[in-house]
Amino acid sequence: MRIATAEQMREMDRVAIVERRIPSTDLMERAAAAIADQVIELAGDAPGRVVCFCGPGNNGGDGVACARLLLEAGFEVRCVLVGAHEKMTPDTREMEARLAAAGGRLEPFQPDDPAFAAWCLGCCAMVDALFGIGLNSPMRGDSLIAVQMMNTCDIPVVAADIPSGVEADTGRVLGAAVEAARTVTFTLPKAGHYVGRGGLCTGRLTVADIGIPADLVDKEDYPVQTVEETDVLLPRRPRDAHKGDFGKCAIVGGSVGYTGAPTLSARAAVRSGAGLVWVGVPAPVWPVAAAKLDEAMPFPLPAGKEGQLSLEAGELIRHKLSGYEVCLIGPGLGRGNGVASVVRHLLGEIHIPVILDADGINALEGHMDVLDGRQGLHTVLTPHDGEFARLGGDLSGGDRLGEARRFAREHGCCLVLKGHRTITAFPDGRAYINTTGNPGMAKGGSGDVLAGIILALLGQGLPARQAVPYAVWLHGAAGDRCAAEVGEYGMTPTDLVATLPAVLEAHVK
Ligand SMILES: NC(=O)C1=CN([C@@H]2O[C@H](COP(=O)(O)OP(=O)(O)OC[C@H]3O[C@@H](n4cnc5c(N)ncnc54)[C@H](O)[C@@H]3O)[C@@H](O)[C@H]2O)[C@H](O)CC1
Ligand SMILES: [K+]
Repeated sequence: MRIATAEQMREMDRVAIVERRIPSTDLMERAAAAIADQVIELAGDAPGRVVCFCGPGNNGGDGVACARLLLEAGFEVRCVLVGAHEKMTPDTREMEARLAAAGGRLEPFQPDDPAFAAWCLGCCAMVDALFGIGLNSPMRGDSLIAVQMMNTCDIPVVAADIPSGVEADTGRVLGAAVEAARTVTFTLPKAGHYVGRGGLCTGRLTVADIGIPADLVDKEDYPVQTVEETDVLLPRRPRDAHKGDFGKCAIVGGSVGYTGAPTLSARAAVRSGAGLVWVGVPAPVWPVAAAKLDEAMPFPLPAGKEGQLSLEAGELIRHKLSGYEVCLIGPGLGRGNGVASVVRHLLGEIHIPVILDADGINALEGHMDVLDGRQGLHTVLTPHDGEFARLGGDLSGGDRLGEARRFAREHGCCLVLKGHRTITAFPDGRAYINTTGNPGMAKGGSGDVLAGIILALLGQGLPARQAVPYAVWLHGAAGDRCAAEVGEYGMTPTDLVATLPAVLEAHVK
């Protein structure tokens, strides 16, 4: 799904209202109706009690209009203004007048009134209409108190447009944020609904059409999008195909004590349809890899006494890779200086697409010129936050999406910033926000499986712009299937691999 920025939403609003003459209050009424629908659904079979916390801006206007709709639907409603009455926008004032005409009242928020707090505890739902896409600084004062009330009453909150406190374009929390059970946004979702802490505050997201003309929506450019179930389409295999048609994939990984990583990557690649998978591992662990792998082809490489690749391995690997189409470097490699030198040597010498994971990424620390030297060649990095920081990624500002896109652009690589709502960013600024996965995947080996899936899809000829976001989505979907079958505590990366065939098959077009 396309992701709109706050600025794009404001511009679409403006054109719709000024040029297409759509009354802004009509947009607000439709927004309010979509919010009210969620409250009515939460209330179940009988209208209950609802409190609407409204700011002075148009987000608040959505809330005031929603209060009126709920009043008309038989709910017991209190609608409180959190902020200065004189700061109310014209549309919000109009909604206040309509509320009054319907017998309701917009009353000032009195945070110290115990009777109000007690009244709220009897609500079946609360509406958060403090701030929407206009929030531009950390909340303070009564707004903060209202947020704390909504977050501590253990009553489901429906957020208007975006949970108040979440910055629409980044998902950062400015001061504090409402933890919504549901969020109703308008026209298109925003990044803040998915990434950063915003992704944890949004709850179930509904995207409501409030009447912005489709041509205004379509004419915008949306460099960021989510990856949804319907986006992931894998080509059906030609009936006359042979194994050479499905990728000659290579993996360089493993070290003494880390034989599971390359094995999991290899198994995941095979289970994701790769035709041929070669696995180069240090000689001391080759017997282990050979015992664990059947379809993949383990190969012993020169190793040092510590059981990691030695410098001699570089030339041998380079020679071996001459017949291969894509290479994964890193799973279980270890972090010795020697092995890091081998990785950097390979990155300078081989010109096929490379996926760098785990210790393959760590080998770049202090040597970003090696990555930059591969501009134009497909290089995919799959770091978690710690590995990303070692490469100079700065997540301290809380803007994961912006930082991932910056890094990909600056270094000319595809960056997969793993975590909740994994982000896949490309050098041209385009980025994909994943929508699958769960904390059951937060286990050693899970990243090795993802790297193997990416390897296999690239090896099968999918363009990187599909192969990488699809692999991330499929990896998370397999994880969700495992969580449903065995639970988040007990599921393992090996379960992920076993689940891949069913998940992939469901997406063959
Ligand atoms: N097409 C649509 O998407 C529609 C959206 N609607 C709603 O309108 C809001 C945006 O309204 P806006 O008045 O621009 O901003 P907010 O209501 O989000 O914020 C109010 C106002 O508050 C000021 N402000 C910002 N940060 C702070 C702060 N920390 N403390 C105090 N005040 C702050 C700032 O000046 C803002 O302008 C959108 O989210 C939708 O809910 C329309 O109702 C329908 C069409
Ligand atoms: K809100």
